[in-house]
Amino acid sequence: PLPPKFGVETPRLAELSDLFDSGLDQWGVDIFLVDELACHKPLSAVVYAIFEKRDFFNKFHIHPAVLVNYFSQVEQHYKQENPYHNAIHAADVTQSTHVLLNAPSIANVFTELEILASIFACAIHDVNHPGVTNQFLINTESELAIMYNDMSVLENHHCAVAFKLLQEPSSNLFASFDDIQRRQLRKMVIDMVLATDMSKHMSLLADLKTMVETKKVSGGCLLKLDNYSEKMQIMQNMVHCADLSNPAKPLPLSTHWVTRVMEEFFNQGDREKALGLPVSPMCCRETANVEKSQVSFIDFIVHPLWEAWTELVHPDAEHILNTLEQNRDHYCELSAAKEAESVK
Ligand SMILES: COc1ccc(-c2ccn(CCC(=O)N3C[C@@H](C)O[C@H](C)C3)n2)cc1OC1CCCC1
Ligand SMILES: [Mg+2]
Ligand SMILES: [Zn+2]
Repeated sequence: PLPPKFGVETPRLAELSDLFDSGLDQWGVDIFLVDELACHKPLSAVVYAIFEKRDFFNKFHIHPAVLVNYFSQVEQHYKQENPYHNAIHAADVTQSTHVLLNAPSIANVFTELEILASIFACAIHDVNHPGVTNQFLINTESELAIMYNDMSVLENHHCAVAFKLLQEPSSNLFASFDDIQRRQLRKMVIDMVLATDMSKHMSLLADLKTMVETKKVSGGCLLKLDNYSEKMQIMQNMVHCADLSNPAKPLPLSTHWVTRVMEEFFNQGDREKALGLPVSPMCCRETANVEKSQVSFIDFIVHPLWEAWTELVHPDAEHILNTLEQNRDHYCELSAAKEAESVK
């Protein structure tokens, strides 16, 4: 028997269907509206819709009921109480990567298995996130930090939880895969999820810039990437771009994410204060300068990354970079206005 459409029981199925028809392939679809229409199962809905759009059910012999079983488990393991690191963020990163994969200039670069691995990695990349940073887990000598010896603690945990949930027979998405395919997919997913740790950012970006340089030299066409490590670098940067795409989305979405990430940071700051720990940067609700932090985050991290990605897939991501630059100017003006206000 087929599960409900998009794997969610919702009285607003027609509206959800219409939103996906017009918005699933669009940069800037209202993912918060998806969350509403899908009765707060945005991840199951988005993954189901992408699997259908990319014909993955047939290509990989996956039964819709098995997809629904697995991703409703995954969705339940995203903590709804997290203002930021919840299933809406996972749905957002997954849908964003789905759009990035459609860029014409990388149309024939990835195999179907690599595309499946990228979508899957995004969907599970923050599963069971506790709503605090790696540094907090390390500073409090948490069970997770002990388990993973302070190395990419969260990212290792997300991977382990996702693959453990796969072992449930009724959720075994990749049952029809042979051992080689299953091992390849597992390695690609681990490589991508571990690359979402901010501590990998600088080396990822350096690799991307090198690839853009060599692409320029080779007369502008993206090399038929033959070795695994070059292809994986692009896939890791693509997922990392999607994970850092909030400031590059239409302003109402971007500001909504800022509110949520600051709420999560302030909750952590409250806990650090209560524990007598030094409060992490940007985590003190009394002193944090929200707009200034966004401007710095964009100037030092997000813009350099998206500038490199935009060059790699030129001209397919120009509108994304433009939106990022407009949003940056908006936060800058807000920050200056606040500054002026405070000195009156
Ligand atoms: C909407 O704003 C943001 C959205 C996303 C991020 C961001 C940075 C790195 N990532 C990738 C995952 C990661 O490593 N972390 C660890 C830590 C930096 O907290 C992040 C939340 C997750 N994501 C940062 C954002 O703003 C900055 C944080 C407060 C003001 C400036
Ligand atoms: Mg993460
Ligand atoms: Zn994330």
